Amino acid sequence: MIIAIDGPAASGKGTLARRVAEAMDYAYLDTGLLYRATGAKVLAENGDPADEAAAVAAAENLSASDLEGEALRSEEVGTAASKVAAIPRVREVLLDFQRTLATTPPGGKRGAVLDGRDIGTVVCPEAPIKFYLTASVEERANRRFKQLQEKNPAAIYERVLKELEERDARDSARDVAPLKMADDAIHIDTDRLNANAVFDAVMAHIHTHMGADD
Ligand SMILES: Nc1ncnc2c1ncn2[C@@H]1O[C@H](COP(=O)(O)OP(=O)(O)O)[C@@H](O)[C@H]1O
Ligand SMILES: Nc1ccn([C@@H]2O[C@H](COP(=O)(O)OP(=O)(O)O)[C@@H](O)[C@H]2O)c(=O)n1
Repeated sequence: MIIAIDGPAASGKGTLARRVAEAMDYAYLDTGLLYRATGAKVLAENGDPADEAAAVAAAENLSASDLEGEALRSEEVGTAASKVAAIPRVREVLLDFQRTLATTPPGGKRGAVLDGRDIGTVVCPEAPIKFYLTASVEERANRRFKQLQEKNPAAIYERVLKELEERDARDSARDVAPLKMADDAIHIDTDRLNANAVFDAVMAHIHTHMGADD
């Protein structure tokens, strides 16, 4: 069983996906981390994340240790991630790993939860359960700002808002696997729902779906 969770930056995908995976005892993959690690690797080598050769080499040489560390969570790395993510060959390189984890989850788990931008449309179009989370850009910037402020009191709301707007625009406008709701996804507007309410709504959908399958 594959559960796909997509949506724009800071819409609450990771928070939800982690909880759903735990509740279902499924594997969890934060696919954004693959793009963030690729972007961070290019930056670490003083390269340009928009440079195809540098980005592809970084994606091809990712190792497990590249996926660790709080530094990956910065907005600077988020911006680099969305630049490497617009390069078709980079997406191709990262696709196999995502599909393999989804279809043969590690640890003998019976299913997997993946979150990202194109899980329901490209990585796992066959997933029987798909969610698409949204919230206004101001609400998302507020969430991300609070998150960043916990680690860096000097974070600036206006800057976070601008970076999210630019990233949304880049992710939606790219030719390959743009941020887009799958036709068969369930849309959840989280503007006025806290994380618990989103989780409850999603679990109710999952139980209804799985009940229907029995
Ligand atoms: N429904 C919600 N309402 C308010 N805050 C939320 C909600 N869902 C998640 N958050 C908070 O918003 C921030 C961004 O959530 P996260 O799961 O990292 O988003 P994404 O994975 O989409 O970037 C986190 O600090 C998280 O605790
Ligand atoms: N499946 C995915 C996941 C992330 N990405 C890219 O990677 C960037 C970082 O993704 P993320 O999920 O970590 O970002 P946040 O939503 O956590 O801010 C996004 O802005 C996208 O450009 C993608 O293209 N496809």
